[in-house]
Amino acid sequence: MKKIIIAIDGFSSCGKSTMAKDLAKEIGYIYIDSGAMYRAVTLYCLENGLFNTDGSIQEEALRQQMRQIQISFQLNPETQRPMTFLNGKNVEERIRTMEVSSHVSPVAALDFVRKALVQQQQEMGKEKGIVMDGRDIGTAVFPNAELKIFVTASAEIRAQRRYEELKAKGQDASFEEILHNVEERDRIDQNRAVSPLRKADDAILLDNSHLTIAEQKQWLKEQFEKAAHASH
Ligand SMILES: Nc1ncnc2c1ncn2[C@@H]1O[C@H](COP(=O)(O)OP(=O)(O)O)[C@@H](O)[C@H]1O
Ligand SMILES: Nc1ccn([C@@H]2O[C@H](COP(=O)(O)OP(=O)(O)O)[C@@H](O)[C@H]2O)c(=O)n1
Repeated sequence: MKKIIIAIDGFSSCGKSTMAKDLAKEIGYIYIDSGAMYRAVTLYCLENGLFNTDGSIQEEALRQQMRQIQISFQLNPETQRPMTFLNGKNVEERIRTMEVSSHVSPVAALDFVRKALVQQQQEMGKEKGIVMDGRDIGTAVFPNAELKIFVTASAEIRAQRRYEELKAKGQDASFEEILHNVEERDRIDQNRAVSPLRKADDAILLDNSHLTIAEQKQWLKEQFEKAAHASH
């Protein structure tokens, strides 16, 4: 069957990557977590002193250094889950910390950062057969994607999911801190000038507040089958 592009966008921590990863594995497509790329650039800024003490970004320095930032993905041979590499180093764990979460949205609002990453994302999707999740995949990266999904859930439910995830990894963050971060990122992501987070007109809306992981996986598989059939 002809391969298609699947774009999954939505609010933070609602389960986009969980469903995108599962579907890609099942149908033999490439999975790309575009958020990991913005997180990797943010980690680079943190490690290279590109944040001022007031939290603002040294934009000119970052602009100069963008070409030095190489991001790639490799499958973990044990878990078959993708791991993110920044300039050859595995940063998968470090990019998921609260420190990165609380700095990423202002970095992702910079036009030159988006331009560089969107170009790489489009290159990755040239052959189709890709599932990509993020904020602007259906609106800016792949506006012609054959299947677009926009996921949402209540902020409290999303924060609770992220809280449990971090707790299981042994990371110390309070529910209130996570809820604040989730709401703050949604606010910045929706209000930025370049490619703000919004549902594409032709995206299918999924509120998964009360769906289990297994139920949403099944729902997505059905959407894929319909879209793949329609594009045949
Ligand atoms: N339907 C669901 N019900 C409960 N927990 C979920 C559901 N979908 C995902 N999760 C969990 O919520 C957390 C956030 O999911 P993730 O896929 O990382 O979200 P996103 O990619 O949207 O930020 C993960 O720990 C994941 O296991
Ligand atoms: N396509 C994308 C993906 C992420 N992002 C930014 O990167 C941040 C982290 O994305 P993510 O998908 O890892 O976030 P979580 O929802 O997984 O916490 C988001 O809050 C956005 O600011 C973006 O601007 N565009």
